[in-house]
Amino acid sequence: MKKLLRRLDERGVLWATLNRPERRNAVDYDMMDEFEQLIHEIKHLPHVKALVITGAGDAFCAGGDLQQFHALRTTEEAYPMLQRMGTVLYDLMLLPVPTIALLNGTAVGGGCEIASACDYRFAAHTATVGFVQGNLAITTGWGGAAMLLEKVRHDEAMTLLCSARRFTAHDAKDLGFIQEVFLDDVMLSCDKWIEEMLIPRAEVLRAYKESAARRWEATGLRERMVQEIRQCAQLWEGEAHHEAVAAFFRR
Ligand SMILES: CC[C@H](C(=O)O)C(=O)SCCNC(=O)CCNC(=O)[C@H](O)C(C)(C)COP(=O)(O)OP(=O)(O)OC[C@H]1O[C@@H](n2cnc3c(N)ncnc32)[C@H](O)[C@@H]1OP(=O)(O)O
Repeated sequence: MKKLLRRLDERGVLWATLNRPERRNAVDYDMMDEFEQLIHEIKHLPHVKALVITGAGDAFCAGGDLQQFHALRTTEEAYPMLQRMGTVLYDLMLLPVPTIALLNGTAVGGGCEIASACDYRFAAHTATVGFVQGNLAITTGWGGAAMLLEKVRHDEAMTLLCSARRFTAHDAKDLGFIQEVFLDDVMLSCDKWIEEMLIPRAEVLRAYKESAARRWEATGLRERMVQEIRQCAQLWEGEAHHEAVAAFFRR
């Protein structure tokens, strides 16, 4: 079954839904495959004017699949997985269309990294967000800190990362991470926002996004993400990390 559902609407907006609700939409290797396919398709479909990523069920995304990735014990074993999803998120960040992370519910860990790769983050008022990796004795492992530092003020990024806390949607908006908090149905609210705010034709929107991409390419974002991923891979093999993950599954 598809783990990343997608629907292209009549305006050229592509709606992608993370579809592992029984695992709070945790990202596994299959979902990485589907993310890679989605990004490749959008790069080659000139009529796509925007991408919205949201989650099925109660959560947006619980980050990496702790069960599947718990088998990775050493730096050498963890690095390829981290680097693979880091490349997906770099390509998502530079995708030549406006991107929206529509946080229908909880976004934690790598889920916040996916959201950071998007141009906008909109949230249900009931959603919570948290860069909780610190509670697992690791840092962001998919380049999320480097991307976050491109999107919010330095002190706000440090609060989000170093607290390893979950924040309400309103608090995350005060921190500049969330741009819109929706009180009503998030899909309808997001659709209305797109109708009002993404009026220009696809080629105009793509041209503006390519300006942003050129800046990130020129300032070495990719290398900063690779260094961050290497750092996470080092921490990954520590006993503190493996014990924290084991404790999660004992809870
Ligand atoms: C790989 C590195 C990556 C990175 O940073 O680069 C990361 O993302 S590290 C992983 C960070 N993520 C977490 O630590 C989140 C762990 N999950 C939770 O804190 C909660 O599940 C939460 C807040 C997302 C949702 O809580 P809720 O009470 O609504 O649900 P449950 O906890 O009962 O979970 C339901 C069901 O889903 C399974 N689950 C949840 N998160 C994950 C996950 N990340 N990987 C695998 N499976 C996950 C959970 O075990 C439950 O399954 P069940 O069989 O029913 O026990």
